[in-house]
Amino acid sequence: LAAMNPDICRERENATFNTETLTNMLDGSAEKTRRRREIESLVINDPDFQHDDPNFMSRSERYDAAVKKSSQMIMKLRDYGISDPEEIYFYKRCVHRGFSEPLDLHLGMFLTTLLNQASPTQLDTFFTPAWNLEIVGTYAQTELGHGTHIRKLETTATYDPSTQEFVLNCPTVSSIKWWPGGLGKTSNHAIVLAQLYTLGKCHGLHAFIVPIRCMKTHQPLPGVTVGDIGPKFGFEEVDNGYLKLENVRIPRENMLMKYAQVEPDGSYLKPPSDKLTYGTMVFIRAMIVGESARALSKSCTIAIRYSAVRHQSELRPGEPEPQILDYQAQQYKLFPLLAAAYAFTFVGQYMSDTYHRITGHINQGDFSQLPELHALAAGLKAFTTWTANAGIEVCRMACGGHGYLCCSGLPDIYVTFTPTCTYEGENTVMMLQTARFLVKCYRQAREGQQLSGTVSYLNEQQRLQPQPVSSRPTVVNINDLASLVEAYKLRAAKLVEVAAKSLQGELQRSISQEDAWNNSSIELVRASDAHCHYVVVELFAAKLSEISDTAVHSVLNTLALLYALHGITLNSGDFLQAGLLSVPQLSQITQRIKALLVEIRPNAVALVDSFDYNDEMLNSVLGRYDGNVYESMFEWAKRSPLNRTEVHESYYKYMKPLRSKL
Ligand SMILES: CCCCCCCC/C=C\CCCCCCCCCCCCCCCC(=O)SCCNC(=O)CCNC(=O)[C@H](O)C(C)(C)COP(=O)(O)OP(=O)(O)OC[C@H]1O[C@@H](n2cnc3c(N)ncnc32)[C@H](O)[C@@H]1OP(=O)(O)O
Ligand SMILES: Cc1cc2nc3c(=O)[nH]c(=O)nc-3n(C[C@H](O)[C@H](O)[C@H](O)COP(=O)(O)OP(=O)(O)OC[C@H]3O[C@@H](n4cnc5c(N)ncnc54)[C@H](O)[C@@H]3O)c2cc1C
Repeated sequence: LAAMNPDICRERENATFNTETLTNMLDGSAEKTRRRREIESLVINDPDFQHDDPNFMSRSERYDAAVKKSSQMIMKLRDYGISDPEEIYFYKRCVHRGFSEPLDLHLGMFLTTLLNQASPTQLDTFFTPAWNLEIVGTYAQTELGHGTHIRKLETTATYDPSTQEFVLNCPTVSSIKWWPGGLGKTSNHAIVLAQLYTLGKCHGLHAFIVPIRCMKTHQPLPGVTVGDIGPKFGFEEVDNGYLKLENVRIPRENMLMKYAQVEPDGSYLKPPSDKLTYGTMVFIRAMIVGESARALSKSCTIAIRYSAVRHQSELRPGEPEPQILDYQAQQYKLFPLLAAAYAFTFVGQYMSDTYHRITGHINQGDFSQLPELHALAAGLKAFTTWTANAGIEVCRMACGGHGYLCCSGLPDIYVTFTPTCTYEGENTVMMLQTARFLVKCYRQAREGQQLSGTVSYLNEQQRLQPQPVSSRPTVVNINDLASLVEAYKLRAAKLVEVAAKSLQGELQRSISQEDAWNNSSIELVRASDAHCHYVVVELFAAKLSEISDTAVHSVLNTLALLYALHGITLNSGDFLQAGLLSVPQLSQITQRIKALLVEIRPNAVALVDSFDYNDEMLNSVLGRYDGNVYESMFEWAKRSPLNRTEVHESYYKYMKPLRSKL
């Protein structure tokens, strides 16, 4: 065993808090940490899950290996009796080392849609076979022509009362289903979102369970054209697919009928809310917030550990080259991202709790909080994925040239994560959904209605009107988190008002509601961004009040201050324009941020250690726990397929003959 790198040892010795205490807090409790580690070690010590390096495999080999692992995973989950969704998720993440995999859509969207939208009879019919993987399904909504504007999807499901069947068709090229994960080769069923026609009338989008491949031979069924859409930027393990349906008949019982129903005679019963069909998307958006935290915390772990062992350049003449983590500029790149990773971890937990709480109410027939849930999930999904996406790239570049190597782990994290900005609702579109809710709330508050939840600050519109700086004492105390939360709240209130007034101004020019909306999109997206930023800062601050360990409290308080102050510098125009800050305060903030970087520096490695990614999960030579970066990078390079022979065959085929001709 190689000795631990001395730099990284020293970092750990210098930490001011106990990493295990913080890990337990992040997991929820010591028992939860124990159980997560137990599940992870089941995978790590399982010879069936020892894998070849995917960087040295073709796409087909990667898909093959992923299907093999997924199949073994299902057997083993059964053997170990793991059925809690959160535990399945731990196990799955570990088996696939953070990569997306062919069964993601089955586990994440097919099963979830069944659970939330199937009637009790349909659950009896479909859930157990799906749970046992006889039915392998995907979620087929997006078409070549439309991903965002789903009301315009063109696939049709027309009810035929004479046979009590639906007839499914993709009537145009643009109506071909395109993108669903696991659709190309893996699935034998799809939940297809299609326009429902019955008795000559269209009732909009509904979900249908459509068998697409024979359960015995796995051949496509008659009327079904299905395949893989080809190589992508990442997602190599996933067979994102296309699907064209031509007069495919399914029984009436295959329309998901928990809410909307079609009677045998073709009469249609409306659902209590037509947005319930969109419920699975809300679930995944809520989950993605936690994924943002994971992708960013992994990237920070790699970049910060590497920065602790990497020495470069000269800080003071004649002295040894410093650890690159000692450069203020390096700290300024990485520590705000570390703070964001912590913030998003707490926001992810909140989003998951909120989703489960409100869906509990929905299941009891109370739909009143659905709009807020939708707005929160859409906005926070966009806000956190945008930050994490940009942050992963900052971490990669902070590792210099070695960050560009696949063995750094950072390219894989990036290509796997970046589509979260697009899928499950393109981010700008999601921000505009949140803005729609905010503007509505703003108007309600102005009409005197009392708002609750995350928008309750809009109740206080008069009090929240920011005053010119000269006419009142300074609003922000830059050393006080509560005061910073208040400033973010005021900024959000201001930007929601700016957006609402922009709309109002446009409407006064007698243009249509839709054009007014389009002409105000910039203000609307900024309002959502400010609202989400406020929610994140508020949740981070609220989390601190739950922490009893003083050492952990102190270090997280420093991170929360850094997160809030750094966000102000990035958006200083808003804070200045709203009269929430003075120009002299801006330079005080810069000084305060510098002091916070110094405070965080001795704890930086311990703070990433607390995320508790074991080396197998991190899969990064730069982020190794023992810091032995160069040795393992050299070993990895030697395994490159180009190095299998001392002289590559291309030399004999092209170079040598060329030489004799010249
Ligand atoms: C034994 C125990 C068993 C347990 C088993 C459990 C099963 C789980 C097991 C294990 C778990 C293991 C976990 C595995 C995890 C796997 C990982 C999963 C990875 C998933 C990877 C995902 C890949 C990506 C998939 C996709 O991308 S799917 C496609 C997504 N597509 C979109 O998101 C489309 C985006 N577009 C839209 O959402 C909408 O069209 C729009 C843009 C919102 C439309 O807006 P518009 O206003 O034009 O439309 P309208 O439809 O007219 O809306 C008007 C009003 O409705 C409101 N609205 C809109 N959307 C919603 C919504 N979703 N909810 C509520 N309300 C909504 C809107 O705000 C308007 O309101 P109004 O009041 O203002 O009128
Ligand atoms: C890796 C991956 C996996 C996927 N998996 C699935 C899956 O399993 N199942 C599935 O059904 N789909 C899946 N999708 C599809 C995905 O959900 C869509 O790509 C996504 O919803 C965005 O839609 P779009 O591609 O039509 O983008 P578009 O809507 O065409 O977006 C293009 C641009 O137009 C802008 N734009 C569009 N509408 C508006 C508007 N109203 N206002 C302002 N700007 C606008 C957007 O902001 C964006 O900049 C997947 C996609 C990817 C990349």
